[in-house]
Amino acid sequence: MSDATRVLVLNSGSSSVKYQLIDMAWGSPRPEAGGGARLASGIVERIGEGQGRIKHEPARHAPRERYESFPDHAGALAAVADELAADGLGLDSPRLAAIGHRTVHGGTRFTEPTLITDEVVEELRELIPLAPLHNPANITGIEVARKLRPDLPQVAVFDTAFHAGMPEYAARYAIDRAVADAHQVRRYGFHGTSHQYVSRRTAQLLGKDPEAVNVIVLHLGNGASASAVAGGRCVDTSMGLTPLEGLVMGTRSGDLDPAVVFHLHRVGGMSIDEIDTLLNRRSGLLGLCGDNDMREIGRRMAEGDDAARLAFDIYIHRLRKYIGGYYAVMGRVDAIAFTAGVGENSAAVREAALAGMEPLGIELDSVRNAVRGSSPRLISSDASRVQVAVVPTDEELEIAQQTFSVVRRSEGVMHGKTWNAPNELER
Ligand SMILES: Nc1ncnc2c1ncn2[C@@H]1O[C@H](COP(=O)(O)OP(=O)(O)O)[C@@H](O)[C@H]1O
Ligand SMILES: CC(=O)OP(=O)(O)O
Ligand SMILES: [Mg+2]
Repeated sequence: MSDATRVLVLNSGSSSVKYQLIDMAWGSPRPEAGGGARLASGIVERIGEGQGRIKHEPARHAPRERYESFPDHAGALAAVADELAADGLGLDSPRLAAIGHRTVHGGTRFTEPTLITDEVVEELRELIPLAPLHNPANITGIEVARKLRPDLPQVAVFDTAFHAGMPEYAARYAIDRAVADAHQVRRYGFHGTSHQYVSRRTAQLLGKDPEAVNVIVLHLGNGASASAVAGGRCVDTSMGLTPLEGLVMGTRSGDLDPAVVFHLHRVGGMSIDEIDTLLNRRSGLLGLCGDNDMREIGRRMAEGDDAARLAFDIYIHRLRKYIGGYYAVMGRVDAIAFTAGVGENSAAVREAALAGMEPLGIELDSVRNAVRGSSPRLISSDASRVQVAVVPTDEELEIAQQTFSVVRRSEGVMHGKTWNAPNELER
C-alpha cells in the first residue's frame, strides 16, 4: 500500500474553483470529524471573465492574493498548482494520493463516490441536462485535473448521493409514472455531502450515535436546502430534480406553482430559456429586493427598508414551513442544525426561523445564539427538548475522506487486502 495520504479536493463552478489540500494521515486538529488536516485551501474566481483573482491560504504561511486573468479552468488549475508548489505542496508530490471532485448531479446512476474513468466522464456528460448550471463546470474540472495528473486516481463525490436512499414516496413526484420514468424525473436532492457531514457532526455534538438521532439540517448558503435525516438516513430533502426547488435562495425562487412557468410563457411571452434564467439567477432574495447577500439585507432592514424586510420575511416563512414539515415527517426531532454561510453566521435568521416554536419543544437561548464562533455549538436553552445547533459544514473534508476511502479500497482490492480509512473506523 502506498504511503501517499494527501487528497486535493476541487469544487469547480462555472466561473470559480474552490480547492483544499488535505492530509488524511493527520487527524489531530479535527479528530472528532474523522481525520484529515487542511494543508492549504483557496479559491480562483472570475475564470474567463477578464480580471480574475486567486486567494491561496496555506496552513503554515500567510495567505496570498493575486489578481490576473484566468482564461479557462486549465489556466485556473495551473495557478492552483503553482501556489501549492510554492509552499512545497506541488501536485507532482508522491504524497498526493488522489484528487476528489465535488460533482453535483449523479442521477440514478451514481449513488456512491466513484473512481473516475473515461466511461464515467461520458456518463456525467449525459447527465448535463439535469444540472445545466453545475455539471458542465464539474466535468471541466475533472478533465483538466486528469490531464494534469493522468496517473493519479480521481474520484467523483456526488451532491445527490446522500439523498439516493430516500423513500420512494418522498423521491417521486405525483405525475404520470411512465412519463417521469422515461425522463428520469424525480427528486434527487443536493448538498448531500454537507447534509451527511452536518447530520453526523450534530450527532457527535449531542454525544450520540448518528443511528440514534433525528436531525433537521438547514444548509443556508447561496444555494439553500433542508433535509430530514432520521437515524443517519436522509428521508426527505427540499431540492428536487434540480437545485431550484425548495427554500428561497440567493438568486433562486425555490418552490412555486409550476403553472407560473406556463403563464410566463403563454401570457408573458417569455421563452423557456428566459424563464429558466429568471427563476435560477434573477429570483430569490435578489429578485425580491435587489440583493442576494443576507448581510446586505440585514443592513438595509436596520435602515427600515421595506423591500429588504419583505424579502427576509418570505425567506423565513418558507424555512419555517420546511422545519414544520420535516418535524411532522419524522415525528420526533432531536436536533435542528444550521449550516453554510447564512446558517452559520446569521443569528437573526436563526432566531426568526424558530421564533414561537416553544410548543414544539424548540427554544433558542438568545445569548448563545448571538455568540459568534467557528466550531459546532448548541444555541438552544437548557429547557429546549429539541437541541438547536450551529454546525459549520466542511464539504471538502467529507469529500477528501470519501475520496481517500475509495482509493484505499481499490488499492486493497489490487493487493488482495482490505483497509479501512480513518473515517470509516470513526463512523
Ligand atoms: N456574517 C454573515 N451574516 C449573514 N449572512 C452571511 C454572513 N456571511 C455570509 N453570509 C451569507 O452566506 C452566503 C454565502 O454562503 P456560502 O455557504 O458560502 O455559499 P456558497 O457555498 O453557496 O457559495 C452569502 O451570500 C451571504 O448571504
Ligand atoms: C447544488 C447547489 O445548489 O450548489 P451551490 O449551493 O453550490 O450552488
Ligand atoms: Mg456551498
